[in-house]
Amino acid sequence: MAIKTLISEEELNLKVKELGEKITDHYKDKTDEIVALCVLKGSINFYSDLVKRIDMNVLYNFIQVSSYSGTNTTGRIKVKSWVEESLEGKHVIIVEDVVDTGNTLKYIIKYLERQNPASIEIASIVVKNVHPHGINVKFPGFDIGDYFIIGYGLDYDEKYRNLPYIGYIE
Ligand SMILES: O=P(O)(O)OC[C@H]1O[C@H](OP(=O)(O)OP(=O)(O)O)[C@H](O)[C@@H]1O
Ligand SMILES: Nc1nc2[nH]cnc2c(=O)[nH]1
Repeated sequence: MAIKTLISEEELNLKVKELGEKITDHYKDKTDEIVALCVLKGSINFYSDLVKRIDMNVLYNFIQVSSYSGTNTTGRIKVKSWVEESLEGKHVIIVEDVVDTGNTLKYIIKYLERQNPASIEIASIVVKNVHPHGINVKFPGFDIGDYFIIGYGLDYDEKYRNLPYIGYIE
């Protein structure tokens, strides 16, 4: 089984820096503090790199949801942990590793909205071609085709998350 590189570590570093600058620009006239919501497990690496590139107060928050088995979505979102602090009046940015069918984000947004945040935006290091459910990824990293990707937090049956680049299995 060969792993091919799709996005190198250098490309990831450059993009994360660029996204951090765009996010800082977007919020700087609106607020001096945002909540960055890490969607575990896949977003851990992107999250940890991105927050260091945002030049304002960033409050950390984490949720864990999952729906994939192997390379396929089960279509059912399992919530393993959810936000405990109040998000009322906060500017929330959801940090994702990949938007694919959009099911995960649709679910997360629906429940976050009930907590009355001031705004909800999305940053995702990878976005696949299709954008169902009308989800608008305001801060997209790389737009890729129909690959099942691994590395930089992304797994195949829980393996390969610690690769420093994004690849696919040939
Ligand atoms: O747009 P979608 O089709 O919903 O896919 C995107 C979601 O799938 C992956 O999570 P996964 O369920 O594999 O859990 P994990 O992050 O713990 O690996 C990924 O981290 C996203 O959260
Ligand atoms: N690891 C991984 N998880 C996903 N979840 C949705 N799409 C993907 C993908 O391409 N790779």
